[in-house]
Amino acid sequence: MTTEQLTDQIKKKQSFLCIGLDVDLSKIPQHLLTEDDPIFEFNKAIIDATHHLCVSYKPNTAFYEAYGIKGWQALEKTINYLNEKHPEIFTIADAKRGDIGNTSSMYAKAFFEDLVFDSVTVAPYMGKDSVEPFLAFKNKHTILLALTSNEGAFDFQTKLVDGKEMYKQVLETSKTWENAENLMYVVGATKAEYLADIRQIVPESFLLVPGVGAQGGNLQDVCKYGMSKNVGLLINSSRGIIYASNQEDFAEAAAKKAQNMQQEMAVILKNAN
Ligand SMILES: O=c1ccn([C@@H]2O[C@H](COP(=O)(O)O)[C@@H](O)[C@H]2O)c(=O)[nH]1
Repeated sequence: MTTEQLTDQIKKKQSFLCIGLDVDLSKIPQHLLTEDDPIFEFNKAIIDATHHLCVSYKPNTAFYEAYGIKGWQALEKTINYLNEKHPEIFTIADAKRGDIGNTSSMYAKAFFEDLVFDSVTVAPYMGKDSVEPFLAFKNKHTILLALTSNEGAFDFQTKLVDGKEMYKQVLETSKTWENAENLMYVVGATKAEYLADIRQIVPESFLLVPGVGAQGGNLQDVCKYGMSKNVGLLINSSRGIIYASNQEDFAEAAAKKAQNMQQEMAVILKNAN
């Protein structure tokens, strides 16, 4: 999917919501555990109930890898379901990969060719040759960790390197890499006060913003400082939506939460015009 197509979807749905599919078997409704593939059945019900309210889904691969081969199969079924039923949805494999070049090429094939995601999250720590193999894929997007939502972000990302914070070095340097137009960046909602500075460096890039809800980030603050001319934001919420209820009504409860966020986003978009 191109960024233009993603922007069109945002305008059409009046939503820049990304729902995180972080499935934890201890948190899903117990009646699903009797199904052959409870993870997929949970995701399918959530997708069926919420797809009209969001523009993106983000399974974090940790929640699938933790269940071994069955977890990986559930991830494959989920991405296939999304691509077949909702090709207009932007899909994100939150895998935080990145390694020496030939290994990164294999990660890129795994997430762009085998599983057919639109994008994958990548850690920038190993530098240009670890990221460029992902960027080489046309109409696929590499979402580079810039300033993450957790407290540990202050351990390295805000430290000065050659007189400049490391996250700024990541933004500035990555812009010079081959196929940099395929880059997006992760910025935590808990770091909203940094967004104005970030927009100076990457005025138009899409930012994936996790950390609203459960982690304490605020949608209004993120939009105030982080919205670009073309919106340029994907706001992620995982637990706050998918675990709204652990009873039979879980999908409707998730839809209600997603609808509340979509309605807030529609007002923000209206006021921005
Ligand atoms: O900086 C980051 C990068 C990734 N994440 C991931 O996003 C979701 C957030 O889940 P919530 O339940 O809405 O808190 C999860 O998959 C994280 O691993 C992040 O939170 N911060």
